[in-house]
Amino acid sequence: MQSVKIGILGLGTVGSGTVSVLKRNAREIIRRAGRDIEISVAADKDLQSPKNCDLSGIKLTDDAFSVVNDPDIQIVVELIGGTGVAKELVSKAIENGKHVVTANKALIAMHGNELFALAQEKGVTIAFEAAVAGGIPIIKAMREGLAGNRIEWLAGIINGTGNFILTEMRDKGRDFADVLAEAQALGYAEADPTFDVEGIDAAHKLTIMASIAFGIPLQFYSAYTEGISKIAQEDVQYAAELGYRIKHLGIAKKTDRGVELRVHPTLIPHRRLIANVNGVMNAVVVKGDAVGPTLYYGAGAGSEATASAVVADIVDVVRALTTDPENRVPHLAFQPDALKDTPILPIAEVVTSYYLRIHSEDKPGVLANITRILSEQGINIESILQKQPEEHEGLIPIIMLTQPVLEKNMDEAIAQIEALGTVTAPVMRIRMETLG
Ligand SMILES: NC(=O)c1ccc[n+]([C@@H]2O[C@H](COP(=O)([O-])OP(=O)(O)OC[C@H]3O[C@@H](n4cnc5c(N)ncnc54)[C@H](O)[C@@H]3O)[C@@H](O)[C@H]2O)c1
Ligand SMILES: N[C@@H](CCO)C(=O)O
Ligand code: NA
Repeated sequence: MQSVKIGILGLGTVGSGTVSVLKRNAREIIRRAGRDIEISVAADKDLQSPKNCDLSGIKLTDDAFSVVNDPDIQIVVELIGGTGVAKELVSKAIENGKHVVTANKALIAMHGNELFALAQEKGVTIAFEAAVAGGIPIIKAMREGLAGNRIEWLAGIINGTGNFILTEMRDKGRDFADVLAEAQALGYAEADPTFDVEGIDAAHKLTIMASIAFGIPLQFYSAYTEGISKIAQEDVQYAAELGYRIKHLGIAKKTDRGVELRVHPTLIPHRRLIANVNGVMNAVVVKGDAVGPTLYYGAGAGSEATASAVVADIVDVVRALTTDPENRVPHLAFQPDALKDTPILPIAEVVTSYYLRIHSEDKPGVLANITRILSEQGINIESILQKQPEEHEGLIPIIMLTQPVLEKNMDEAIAQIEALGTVTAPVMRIRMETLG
């Protein structure tokens, strides 16, 4: 039995986990793949610092281009990250007729359309299960397991770092910066952690899932992206009093007017399973017309959890080595010539319910003014929570939940509320979803 030779680029958190899993589970993996998988070479630009895996028997180099140009290598595993050198390496590997496995969501979300076209032209595969929700096999589940459905919407907690921070803040009252530092030490965070806390990483993953769900090209720049950095401890508490949890969600929904593609903090009823997904765990709900709602749960980041998805992709590609390119599962689930360029709805055109927190001076008529403005914009109030003035230095926090409304009407209402002389701080708004 001839072995398949692979080259790994990047021996950081995911790269070292991949080496460890491939070595430890080699016997099981051969039984599944039908071929021995040999890590022939691994590249890292920093070979001086210690690596978290056993590298015996693997040729090492600091020149990743030597790997993508090596005629013996059949599969290149890109675990460097980013859209600079990683893009050059992946493009070169494809041009050289090599299959690629990557965990790089930024690369796929931003350059996937051109990379998949190039891969199709060269008859090779790009596998990217680890790019979305870490170890959860969500790409495979949607692309293959749900192929009989019209997918209506999906919503997910798809950034482990962000969910870890929100959970620690809520459960232990810990400080944002302190928890972020721990997530970095645990290897969960991106090289630039603002990608995690400002929702960019989640938007990369959502972009990829939306394409696979709806058969549309990757449109990262049309996604609405909002992070978790503005969520205050008091919002977490008020949400809980009203029976909700605040989670950072990526939401993609097909509507008659276009596709919604949005990442933002979201109030969800506390009884929903996804409201109870904590720490670094991720979860994605996918609603298909035939199957109904389905839920996928597991570790969204971390060394071996992510390696689990990388290794599964390697096994898939090894099996695909002997199939004709046209018989392989398409990169984005739909045949490339069947992708539809459905428009992404601007966030102003999205309809959702809202949580509003308004800090106001305690004067007569305040509530009447606020409700008048809301009603003029056609916004119905579902419930109101009014706290005692002494809790907030004479200011009353007014908490409201609204019925569904067009975002641009809410923008107008908030602008008018903030212009009231009695309202002393920007209005906090958090969108709500029932996910039912
Ligand atoms: N950490 C996670 O939990 C996780 C989960 C899913 C996906 N990812 C993705 O996996 C990829 C890798 O993430 P990571 O957390 O392992 O990062 P990391 O920073 O731990 O590892 C990256 C490695 O690449 C090496 N490197 C950088 N530039 C190089 C170059 N030009 N040539 C060779 N080596 C180079 C670095 O020295 C480092 O060892 C990223 O795309 C990331 O988004 C990470
Ligand atoms: N930084 C990412 C890694 C997994 O994609 C996260 O925290 O979810
Ligand atoms: Na995955």
